[in-house]
Amino acid sequence: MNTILSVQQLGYTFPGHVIALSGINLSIQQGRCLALLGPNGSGKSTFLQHLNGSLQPNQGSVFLEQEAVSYSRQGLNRLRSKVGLVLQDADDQLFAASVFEDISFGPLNQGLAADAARQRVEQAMQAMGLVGLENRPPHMLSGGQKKRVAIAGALAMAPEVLLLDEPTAGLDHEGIAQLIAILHSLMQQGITIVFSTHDVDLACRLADDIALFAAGRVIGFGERSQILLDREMLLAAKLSPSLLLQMVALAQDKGLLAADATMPRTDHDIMALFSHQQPTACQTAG
Ligand SMILES: Nc1ncnc2c1ncn2[C@@H]1O[C@H](COP(=O)(O)OP(=O)(O)OP(=O)(O)O)[C@@H](O)[C@H]1O
Repeated sequence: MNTILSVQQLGYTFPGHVIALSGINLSIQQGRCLALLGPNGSGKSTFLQHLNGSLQPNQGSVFLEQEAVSYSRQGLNRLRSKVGLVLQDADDQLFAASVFEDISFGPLNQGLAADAARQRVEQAMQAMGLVGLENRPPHMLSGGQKKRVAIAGALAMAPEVLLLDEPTAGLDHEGIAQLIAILHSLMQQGITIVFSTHDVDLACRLADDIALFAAGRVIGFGERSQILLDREMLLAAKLSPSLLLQMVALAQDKGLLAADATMPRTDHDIMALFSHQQPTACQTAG
């Protein structure tokens, strides 16, 4: 597997001596989905902003494909042509008079000809279920629609890595389900995804890998179930363990489920997991 982005000994202190990040080492693998999981104020947004050069580290370095990021205009253009960031609050990102213009801004700014830019915008609008809203002013959309326009704006730049800061913030149940489906489809197209969240269940549903953030540090990194089943580590990060994963692990311990059963990700996985369950000694004896 190839490392597309990495950081070494990354540290960042905001003016006023607020230490937001310290001593972070992390590699992001191409084509995988990484959750930055941690409580409020643990440094997730600050970290994401370093990955597309919106912030420059006070300490350590960020690498794109093994090469240290240059903070010159040219270096930042190279980074941002490959790494798109979707902010937590779509209102901080949308500014044009219409949805179409807003999504067009990135590709036109990249220097694409009008026809090529239009094609990218149409594809991004299609992928995000926005067809029909081209002429609407972004500030007249619902929160969920604004979020999808913001993601379409990043997608229209054809990024290799999509960074999403708290992507489900402010979305209702249906909005979250739609977003999860869209992100799964982007993952199937090979786009690397990094998202921040404090929602253990969302990390379980979306991520391949998890970096656990606490007080500006990464206190755990690994494959999804490895981190989500580590109760002590989650509590150290002030997060509640996932009840579902704990139940599956307990069922495995008690021999009610096969030891190699895959940790469920979707409702369908949960049904499949338990419908293949063999009757236990207890059930057959009854
Ligand atoms: N512009 C800023 N100026 C000063 N301190 C800041 C600024 N932005 C964030 N911080 C501080 O940096 C630390 C990390 O904040 P950050 O927003 O990265 O955390 P987070 O994990 O994304 O939190 P949340 O889940 O609440 O969005 C916090 O102590 C926060 O108060």
